Amino acid sequence: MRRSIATVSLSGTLEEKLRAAAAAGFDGVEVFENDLVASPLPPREVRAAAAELGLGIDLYQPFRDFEGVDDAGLERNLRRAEAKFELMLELGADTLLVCSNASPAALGGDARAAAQLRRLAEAAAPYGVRIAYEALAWGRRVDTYEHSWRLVAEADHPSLGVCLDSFHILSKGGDPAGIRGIPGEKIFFLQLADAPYMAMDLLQWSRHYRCFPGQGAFDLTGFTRQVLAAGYTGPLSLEVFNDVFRAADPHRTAADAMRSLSVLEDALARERAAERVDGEPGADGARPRVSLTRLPDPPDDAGYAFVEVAAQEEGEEGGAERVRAVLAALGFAHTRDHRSKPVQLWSSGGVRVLLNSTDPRLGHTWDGDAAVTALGVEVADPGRAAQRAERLLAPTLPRRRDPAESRLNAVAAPDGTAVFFCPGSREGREWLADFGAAAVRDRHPGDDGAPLSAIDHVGLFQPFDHFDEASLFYRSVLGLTPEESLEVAAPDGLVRSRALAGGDDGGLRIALNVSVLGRGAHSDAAGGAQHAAFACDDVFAAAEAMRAAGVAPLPIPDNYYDDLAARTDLAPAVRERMRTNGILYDRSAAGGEFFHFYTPMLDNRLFFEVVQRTGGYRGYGAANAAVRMAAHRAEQAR
Ligand SMILES: O=C(O)c1ccc(O)c(O)c1
Ligand SMILES: [Mg+2]
Repeated sequence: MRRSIATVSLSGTLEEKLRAAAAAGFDGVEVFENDLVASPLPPREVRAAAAELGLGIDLYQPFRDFEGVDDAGLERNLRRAEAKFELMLELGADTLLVCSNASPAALGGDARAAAQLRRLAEAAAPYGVRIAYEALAWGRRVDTYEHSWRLVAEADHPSLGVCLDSFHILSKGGDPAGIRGIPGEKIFFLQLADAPYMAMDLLQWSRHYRCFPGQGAFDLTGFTRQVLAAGYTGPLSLEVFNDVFRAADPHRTAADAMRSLSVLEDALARERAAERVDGEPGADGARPRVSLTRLPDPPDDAGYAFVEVAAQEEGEEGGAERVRAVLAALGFAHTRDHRSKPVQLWSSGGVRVLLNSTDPRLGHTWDGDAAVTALGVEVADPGRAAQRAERLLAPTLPRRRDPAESRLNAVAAPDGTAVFFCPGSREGREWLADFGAAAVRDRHPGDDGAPLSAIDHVGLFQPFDHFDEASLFYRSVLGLTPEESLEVAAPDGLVRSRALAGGDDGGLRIALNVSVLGRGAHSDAAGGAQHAAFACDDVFAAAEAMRAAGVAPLPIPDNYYDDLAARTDLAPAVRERMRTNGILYDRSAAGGEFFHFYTPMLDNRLFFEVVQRTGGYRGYGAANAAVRMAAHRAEQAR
C-alpha cells in the first residue's frame, strides 16, 4: 500500500521534513497547514521540492470549524475554503482534511451540518478537490466516525467522504467493526496513530502522546483490518503529534515511522495469507483490493551466540581486569583470542562472553566505562535475518575484517548496540574459528566450576527519547514479543522496564529500561546500567562458587529476607542460604519460581546476574528490581 506521513509528525522546517520522509521511503506526505504557513517556499515550490524527492502531497490539513455555523458564518467559511482550494492547486494536493467543528459555539442539527458539508463539496468539485471529513474525538457536535459518516452519507456528494483517524476512534473506546459498513470509496483518507493508555483529557492526550502503530496500547492491526475490509485503497498515513518527535532528529523519526508501517502491513499480509487459499476471495467473500507487503520471516528459534562487553584494557581506569576477575569467578575461562582484533572469548560451556577493548563501532580503543556493546544472535538463516533487518531500515554496520574471517552480518540498534547474526546452531559455529584454536579447553555444564547453562537475558538501558523506537526495533528485527511494561521505584527515580522475548522457552530475551523522567542515576547522562544474566540449574552452587573464587555477590539487606519470611513459606534454612549469598526470590501466579543474584557493579555501569527458573517462571524478578538498584547504589556509595 501507499505510505504517507503527516509533516506534523516530524521536526524541522518543511523542507527538512520532506527530505526525512523521502529518505525513509515514504511515497507521500500530509502537509500540515502550520508547516506551510511558516515556510518561505511558495506552495508551487513546495510541490516541486516534494516531487523532486519522489513524494506526492496526499493531503492538506486541517481545515477547522467549518460546519454547524449560521448562514453568515457559512459564507465566510466558504470564502476561506476557496482560498485553500486555490492554494491546493498550486501545492498539487487533491484532498483537504476538514475536521469536525470543535468550537464551543458550534450549532447542532445534522440536517444543517450535512447541507453545509454538501455546499463545501460543491465548491471543491470544480478545483478537483475532495473533502475528507474527520470526527475529532473532542468535536463539539460530531465526535465519532459513525456520526461523521451519517453526515457524509446524508450530504451525498461525490467530492465528500470521511477521513478515519485511529486515535479519535480508539481513544474513546470506539468499535472499529462498524467501519466495514462504510463503502470503501467513501473513505477518502486513513490516518494511523497509536498511543499509550492515559487517563487524561482527549485533546492533550492526542496532541502530546500519540506514537507510531505498535508503540502504544491500541490494536492498530485490528483497526486497519476493518478499514481494508471496507475496501479502502488509499494510503496508510501516519499522523502522530508527539512531544519527543517534535524535538528529535526527523530522519530517525521517519525511519521509526516506516518501520512501524512495515510491521503493520506485514501483520495484515500474514493474516490475509492465513485466511485465504491463493487466488480465492478472502474469508469475508471480498477479493482484496490492495496488495500488502510482507517482510522476510522473522528468525525462529533464535538464541544467544554471545554477549560482547567492551572495557578499557589499559591504565588506572581500565575495567577489563575487573570484568575478567568476575567472569573467572563465575566459572568462565578465557579460552580463545580473536585472530586479528583485541577481543577475548570467555566461555563456560556454551555460554560465551566476548571481551573487547576496542569500540566495535569506531574501531579504536574503547575509552568508556565497561558496557554491553553487542549481542550475537544465533539464527538458522542469517541471510534472511539480515534482509529482514535491512527492510526494517536497520543501519548495517561495516565490519573491517580479514578476508579469511567469517562474514557476520551486523546491524546497529537505536541504542548503538550491535546485533550480529551468527549462523547455525547445531551444524557448528564457524565464526568461532575467527578466534583461533582454543588455548584452554572449553568447560561444559557438569564440569567442575562451570555451573552456567545459557545466556538468560540481556538488560539494556535506553536513552529516554528512544525507548519506544528501540523497543519496536528489537521486537521487529528479532521477531520478539513485548511484555507489559513495568515501573520500578528506584532510589534515584522511576525506571520503566519492558521485556521482549522470543519463543515459548525464552530463546532471546531482552529487557529494556529507561528513566521515566529522563534524569537521575538511571538516565542517559549517567549512563544507566546494563547487564547480562546467565541461567543455571543451581543458583546456590553458582553463588557459593563465585564467593569461593573471591567475588562476593551483591549484598542484599536483611530487611528483604525478613519481608520474604513474612510473605513466603520458603524454609528458614533456604532463606538463610539466600541471605548469605544475596539471592533474591520471585514467584509467578502459576507457581513458577525465580532465584537470582547479582555481581557487584563493575566499572560504574555493568553487572552480571545469575538466575534459576523453575516451574515455567517467565518473568525477570521485577519485584526485586528496586532492591537491586538500591543495593548497587549503596555499594557504589561505600
Ligand atoms: O489536534 C488537532 O487539532 C487535529 C488536527 C487534525 C487532525 O487530523 C487531527 O487528528 C487532530
Ligand atoms: Mg487526524
